[in-house]
Amino acid sequence: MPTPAENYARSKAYLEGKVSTSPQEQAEELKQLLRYHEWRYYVQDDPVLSDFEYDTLYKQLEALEAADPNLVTPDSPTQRVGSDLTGDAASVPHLVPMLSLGNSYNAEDLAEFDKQVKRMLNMDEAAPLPYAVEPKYDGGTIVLVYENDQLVRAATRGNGVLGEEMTHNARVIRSIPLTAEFSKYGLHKVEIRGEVIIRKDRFEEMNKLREEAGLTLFANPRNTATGGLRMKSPKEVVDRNLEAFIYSFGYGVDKDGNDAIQPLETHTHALDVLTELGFKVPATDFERTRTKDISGVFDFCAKWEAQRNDYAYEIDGMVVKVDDLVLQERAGYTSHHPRWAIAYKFAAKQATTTLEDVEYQVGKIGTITPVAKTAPVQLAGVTISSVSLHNEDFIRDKDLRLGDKVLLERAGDVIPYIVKPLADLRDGSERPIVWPENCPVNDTDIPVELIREEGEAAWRCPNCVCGKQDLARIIFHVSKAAMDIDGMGKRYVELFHAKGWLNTIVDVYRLPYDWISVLEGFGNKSANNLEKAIEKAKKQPLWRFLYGFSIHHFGKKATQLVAQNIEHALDLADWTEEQFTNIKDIGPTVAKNVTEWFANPANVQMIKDLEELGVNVRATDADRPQAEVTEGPFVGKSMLFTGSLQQMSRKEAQEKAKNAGARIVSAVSGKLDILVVGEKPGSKLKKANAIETVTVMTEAEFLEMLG
Ligand SMILES: NC(=O)c1ccc[n+]([C@@H]2O[C@H](COP(=O)([O-])OP(=O)(O)OC[C@H]3O[C@@H](n4cnc5c(N)ncnc54)[C@H](O)[C@@H]3O)[C@@H](O)[C@H]2O)c1
Ligand SMILES: [Zn+2]
Repeated sequence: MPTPAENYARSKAYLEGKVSTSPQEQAEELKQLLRYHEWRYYVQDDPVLSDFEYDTLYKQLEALEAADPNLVTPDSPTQRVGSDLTGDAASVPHLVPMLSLGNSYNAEDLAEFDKQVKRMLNMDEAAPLPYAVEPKYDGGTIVLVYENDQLVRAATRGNGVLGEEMTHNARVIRSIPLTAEFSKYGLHKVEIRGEVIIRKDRFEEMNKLREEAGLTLFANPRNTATGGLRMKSPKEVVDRNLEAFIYSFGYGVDKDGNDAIQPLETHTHALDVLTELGFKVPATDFERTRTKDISGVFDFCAKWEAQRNDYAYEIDGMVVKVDDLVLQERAGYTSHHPRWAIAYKFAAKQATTTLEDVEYQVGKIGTITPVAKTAPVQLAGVTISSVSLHNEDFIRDKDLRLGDKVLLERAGDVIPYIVKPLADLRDGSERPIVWPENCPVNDTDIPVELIREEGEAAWRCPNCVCGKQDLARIIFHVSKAAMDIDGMGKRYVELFHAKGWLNTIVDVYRLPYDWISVLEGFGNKSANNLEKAIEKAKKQPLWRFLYGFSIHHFGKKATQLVAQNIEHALDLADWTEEQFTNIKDIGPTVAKNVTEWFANPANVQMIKDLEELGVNVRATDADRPQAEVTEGPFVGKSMLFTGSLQQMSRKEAQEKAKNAGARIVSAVSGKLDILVVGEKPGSKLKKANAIETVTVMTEAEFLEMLG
């Protein structure tokens, strides 16, 4: 028996196309590997490959079998459904086998599926064939049998033919009715199918409670649901807040044993019936749709992929089904999946790879951030090869080692992170990650010992001698958050630094534009634009100027509070710590850090140099607290402008509105009071018209009210 580490390494070798044994040997090995991954996935609930990787191996085996049918054996994973039978519960035969689904990943796959279905149905390729599309819930399958309108049995999918009986657990899931009036539709005995899942927010809440109680945490909503189905005591099932979405009939007969499903005509109608009978079913027009042909399917899938993170439940794709029930039966089944349905899989959110090395980055205040360098891996549509490790504690808490196989996750816009090392895949060659004592990015001969202040997670390089910290600070200085120099980001800073023009913050305001204009990729126009942006930034309010120095803990809020209380930046050179802490909300740490910073003559000189170069160092109107307007026609009203105004710019209009007491908001919602529309208003007007409480007025009416 290969070890877990060997199985993993061989699987990755197949995925990277690095296997060159004979087709026979490959088919044999792929069967063994797929069985191993099915066991980890279904029985252990601890997969080591992403679904995409598993599906890729599966397709490799399918291709080998298609090329040489002699390689097909009855026990091949392509010929049967992956089994989650554990042997812990009694197994019962399903009335109709419960199969898997074929899968697709893009519009071409869907078009190919449509073609194949039509071929099976002897249909013209150009003829429209309607499809039903709905979420592919990522939980555990449940198969319910009702007889005489009573729930009589519930089971898991098992191996597709036999399922594990769990009626007592299903009975306590509130969205599963114990009785349902199937008889109204002539249905005497039915088998219906669904997915047991748990809401993402409930899952988070449960884990929070478990953490407080010192219990081990659930890995993810899917495991929580599948594990919940198998609990010994229904009481524990109740605690898990499980829900069941029902997504189809598997079987249904009338009193005489005749099929009573096909008379329902379409899948869409069948789901409407289940809804009416009190089941929790994907909702029409929201969770599910019916398209007139395959062309609408991809758009609906893509829309759902884009919004999947906002949805209350975990879904790993969509399911596309031929809507006509008669055509479904005509298209038929393989031993593995129906030919009339296909899963459209979303890009995998999790993947595994090897942690090869750790590199370090230094931030603007000297914070050292370790970054894992990994073997490249596909994750949610992009190739990942480096992942932040945050700090030393993160590495220690997760017990990460060099050479470890690690599980990565990337959900939505969230940056990728390491969930855990796969400890059981270790083979002894892994090495510890040794945290550096001296600044690891420093490439000079002078070592700088790292410090870690009490209560802080990060180690810092307190006295940078290599200049890299200065660079991080310049990058922050020009960024949107601080001086907001339009068009100037990390790339320019690094480029100008490499040319020797930019070593300090002061250099930002004395760049050699003539030289920049002849740089590759620049030109007079872009050099000019840069100069304009920098000239404009020179007038930024004082708080931005102070914020742009990256003084430890002297954040946005604190710089704003301090700027309200001074005239000139250098006033702070004479301030005592007490003067700082006299300001409400300014604490002793900020007071200490800022006074120390101003005690350094080099910093005072820097401010003088910047003033010399024309950078604003004085408090501006924007630094003064805004007096609240208590009188005027719009006091207490929230307002929004849309379309192009004719008499004034939008900015002016907003100013006028604010001076008349209004609060400017950015979106149309139930909280909006007044929408002012100019020429060519777009969707905002439409939206506002749909909300009764929003008053819509023209530009002229707005001006009239201002008087
Ligand atoms: N990562 C791994 O190592 C690994 C191992 C084995 C299997 N897998 C994954 O599992 C898949 C095969 O698993 P499977 O056999 O459970 O099939 P599947 O997950 O591809 O599809 C079938 C299942 O989808 C569920 N489903 C959810 N919503 C549905 C809906 N609206 N309509 C119909 N069905 C719905 C059903 O419960 C059904 O059992 C593979 O494609 C692979 O991605 C991964
Ligand atoms: Zn350094």
